[in-house]
Amino acid sequence: MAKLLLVAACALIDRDGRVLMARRPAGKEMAGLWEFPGGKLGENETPEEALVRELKEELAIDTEASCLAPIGFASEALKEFHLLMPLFVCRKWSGMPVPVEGQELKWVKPSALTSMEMPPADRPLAAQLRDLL
Ligand SMILES: Nc1nc2c([nH]c(=O)n2[C@@H]2O[C@H](COP(=O)(O)OP(=O)(O)OP(=O)(O)O)[C@@H](O)[C@H]2O)c(=O)[nH]1
Repeated sequence: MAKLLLVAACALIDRDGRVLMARRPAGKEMAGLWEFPGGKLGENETPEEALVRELKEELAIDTEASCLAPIGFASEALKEFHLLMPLFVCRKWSGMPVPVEGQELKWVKPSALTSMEMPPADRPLAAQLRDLL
């Protein structure tokens, strides 16, 4: 079996119930597709620790593990790895998300989530999120 790639992803939900999506920048694999903020787990990191770090690095916001609620996961064959990606929901953070890495950001109504261009792993998660919110 291909090696597992562990990635933690987060649906930030604002007061109006919209979800923050980020567009993968040019030059990265799957550039241009809309995804949930997050990233690969570092060595000895839990998914929650990785997300707290990634949200700070990518969006300059602060949150903590107790504000992250797991709602589902993706399991998807990629080119070289098999992706295993837990998705967390977060409604509580401090600061205003800004695109630190130059990525495009968009607050999206749950009903509009499934019509965005996303990596294949995200499609079932987007539908799940739309039904949940
Ligand atoms: N962050 C994130 N990654 C996703 C999603 N869906 C999905 O297939 N992936 C894949 O998961 C992997 C995560 O890579 P990443 O590039 O975001 O991770 P990173 O920032 O830690 O690493 P990097 O600095 O090496 O690019 C990529 O292969 C990416 O395409 C998603 O919704 N969010």
